[in-house]
Amino acid sequence: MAGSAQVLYSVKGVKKYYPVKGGILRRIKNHVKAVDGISVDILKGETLGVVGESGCGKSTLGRTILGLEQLTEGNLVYNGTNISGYSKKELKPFKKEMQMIFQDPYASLNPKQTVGEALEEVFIIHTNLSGKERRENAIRLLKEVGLTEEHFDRYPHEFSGGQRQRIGIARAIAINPSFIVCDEPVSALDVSVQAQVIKLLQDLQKKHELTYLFVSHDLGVVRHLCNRVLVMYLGQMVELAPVDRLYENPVHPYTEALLSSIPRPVVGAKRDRIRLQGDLPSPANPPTGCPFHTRCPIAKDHCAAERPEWREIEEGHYIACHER
Ligand SMILES: Nc1ncnc2c1ncn2[C@@H]1O[C@H](COP(=O)(O)OP(=O)(O)OP(=O)(O)O)[C@@H](O)[C@H]1O
Repeated sequence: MAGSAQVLYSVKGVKKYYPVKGGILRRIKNHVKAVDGISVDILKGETLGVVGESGCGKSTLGRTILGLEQLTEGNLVYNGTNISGYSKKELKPFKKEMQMIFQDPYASLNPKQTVGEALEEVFIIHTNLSGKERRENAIRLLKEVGLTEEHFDRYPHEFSGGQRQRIGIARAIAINPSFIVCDEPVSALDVSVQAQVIKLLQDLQKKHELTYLFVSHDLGVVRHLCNRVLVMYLGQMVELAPVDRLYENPVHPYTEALLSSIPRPVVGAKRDRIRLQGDLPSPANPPTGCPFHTRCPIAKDHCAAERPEWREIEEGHYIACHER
């Protein structure tokens, strides 16, 4: 991570609720609280991991802070500018700064467009480059992500999964962004290919001083790649800490359970697997108080009544838990 801990993107009390409609009149009956009050400062040059069970709101958080979803509540302050409530036009220069790498690059590539055309399209939208310059830049990008000029005229179906993800990465870095949300970028790839793509992401981060928000359910990859990790449960933050500290000393009972599922071949570091009781509650009807209390092995009566405050227990290590 780049030396000083300057804040690039400040996410303040962000909520994203989706309406649930029902009845003959399709009236709004309820809301899915996909993201329910997230506040975190994303530091320049870091990789901030976001982990949690499926459906806890990781992807929605990523999309919301990229401005791809409208905020329900909260503020987004990018490099000192509060961009929440900005119009599409006002957001344009900021959108250039922020890009996304998807789990399935195939879904975001047009099957009828050659890879060269797909890359040139980004320059057409965001720059005034001439056709020749666009082609040159597209070829430079292909090389930068480990492909070659010969790939320029090929179609997405002619590539392997790993190569397609390289194309997705080339598109994401084309116009020199500062901040990239990587949404499960290697989950669909074979393990050997995963390692290559992760190495590419790391090299590009160094070269271009990129800041990543890395959404993943793969706790091994997160440990390897991230500087800090945010643990989410039902749209809320339960723990945030530097990566080694979180993995070696998880404090929130949910983080403990989540991390206990990783095989630990480390001598003397035995940690029994903690099996959570009960199902994950619906984000449309989250429990009162602490969202985790219905499955928490150490919950007390007050955990059902009051939402625990977010507090720092050691420098840079935060939790929301009444009992720890
Ligand atoms: N467009 C939408 N409309 C309604 N509900 C949505 C929408 N997008 C997401 N949700 C709901 O919001 C919640 C959070 O979803 P999200 O995809 O952000 O979770 P996630 O942690 O990224 O899950 P996964 O790991 O499975 O991708 C889920 O209950 C999901 O069904």
